[in-house]
Amino acid sequence: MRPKGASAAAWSQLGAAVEALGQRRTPELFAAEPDRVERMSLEAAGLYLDFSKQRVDAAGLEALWSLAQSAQVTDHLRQQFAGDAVNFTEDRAALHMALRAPRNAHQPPGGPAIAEAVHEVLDRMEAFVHRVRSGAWTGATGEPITDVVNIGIGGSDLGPRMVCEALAEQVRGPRPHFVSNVDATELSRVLAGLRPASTLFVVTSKSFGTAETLANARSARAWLVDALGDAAVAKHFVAVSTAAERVSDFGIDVDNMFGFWSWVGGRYSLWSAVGLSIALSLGMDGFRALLAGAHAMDAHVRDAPPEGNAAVWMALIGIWNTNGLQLPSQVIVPYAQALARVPAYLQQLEMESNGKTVNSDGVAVQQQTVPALWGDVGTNGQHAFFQMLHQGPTALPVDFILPVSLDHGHPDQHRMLIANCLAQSEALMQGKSAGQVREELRSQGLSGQALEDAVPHRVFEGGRPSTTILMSCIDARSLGALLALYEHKVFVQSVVWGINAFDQWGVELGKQLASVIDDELRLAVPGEHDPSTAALLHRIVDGRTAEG
Ligand SMILES: O=P(O)(O)OC[C@H]1O[C@](O)(CO)[C@@H](O)[C@@H]1O
Repeated sequence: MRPKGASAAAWSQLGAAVEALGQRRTPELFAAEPDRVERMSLEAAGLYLDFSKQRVDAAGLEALWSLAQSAQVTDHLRQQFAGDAVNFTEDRAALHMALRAPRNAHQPPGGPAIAEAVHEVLDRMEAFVHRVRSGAWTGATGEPITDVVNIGIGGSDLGPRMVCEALAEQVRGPRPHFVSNVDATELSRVLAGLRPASTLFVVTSKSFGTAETLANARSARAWLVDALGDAAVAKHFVAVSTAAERVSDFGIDVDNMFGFWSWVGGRYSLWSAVGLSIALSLGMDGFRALLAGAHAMDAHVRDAPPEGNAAVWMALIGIWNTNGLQLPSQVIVPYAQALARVPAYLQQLEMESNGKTVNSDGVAVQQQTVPALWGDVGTNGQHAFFQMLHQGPTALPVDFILPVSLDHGHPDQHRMLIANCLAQSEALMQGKSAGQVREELRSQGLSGQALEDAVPHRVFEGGRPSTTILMSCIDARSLGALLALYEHKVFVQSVVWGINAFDQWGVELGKQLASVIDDELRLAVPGEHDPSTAALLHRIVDGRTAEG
């Protein structure tokens, strides 16, 4: 069953609810609804989610539940867990949940054969991880491996990179490094700190055909071969891929390849062998804890009714903001330095998944789909873009992600971090009226025209929406639950919009054109292009960046 999206009637109900809400701000909603926090917050897989600061009232929530019901969200979730081809343009299942289901799961997503294949690879990973971490696997000269370099891009990079950074304090094994950009500056910087004899490269690519990854892998191999000779490749290169033949063509023995499957989307793949660099650095127990956290969220999303389902809430609140209030972007602010890469990770997850305008019938969707998603850590963001969040022309919804305890030995600083996070969401919601500003200025001794001139600049409109997600701490389990929550949110939204969250045709055209231009640059012969591109190309080929 392809998602048909929510019905026209349900969208109209949403529109009517927005109209009825009018200019009412969230503080007024709190005043009218004494049980708002209880009704608009929930716990799931060790996380606490508070949606009560969103600018939506009871009628709005009713409209959202109708939207979910008319889009048959529950049925689509069931189908996804069953392994139906929810990726309908590529006729594939999207079964990342199978990657984190325990060995003897009662209802393994996609069925028992998939569960068996998944655990076979996990067992192979475990054996390899143990050999590397124990020193039984050595480099070509007999040295143990001290550094692991994951070479991959997009989903073959962002997830493992983000998790390794988030859990850096727990790394007890080889140090993890990541190279993704075709700009070789990144590779050069990483290699500058490493010794070939103790470095293991993990070339991670679902297709093993991604130009950037192959270019970096070739350069890394040249660096290694230069120091240790051709024969060393076998001990210093392993692959993670679904494309055994290409791996072998590259010169990596398929015995040193860890496989996964077409039903694992790139941006949903960190739970597969794509997480090998995580497992090597944290140990297999750490990796399995990540899987367990994600599985706990899967179980919640699978079993909870829509009104108590964290992913359905996240998805519908996002739809309220995007389609109801028509807010153009979604801001992600983790109050945790360790989670600095979460916004970038979610950019791929949300925007590559739902950045679509064509529905399952191949017809343009009537609604806006995914909003632009961006963000940075608190408190840094407060000194950069929060001015706009508080007083800019458009309210932008924020997801605040806050670990309640952090183990860095500076409790006072962590208390300040928490205080800032709560203060920001409170300030965005409450705002500050002209009357309050006047009173404040008067108490500071200002009066007359000077006071009146100052007032408008200091007013905060308020009513600006946010969700707060509390994690008890940053450990593998909580992180797994958090990431799985966003994955399910994305799927539920795609069902309501009636689009496919699991293909990414939009990345292809640029890849094709880059390959043509790359050939022209190599031959220094610009071809036919639009006037702008042609002029740029000629300047570059002629070495004329700017004259004078
Ligand atoms: O793992 P691969 O096949 O190298 O692909 C890397 C990335 O490229 C994309 O196909 C497009 O950006 C992503 O979906 C994917 O995560």
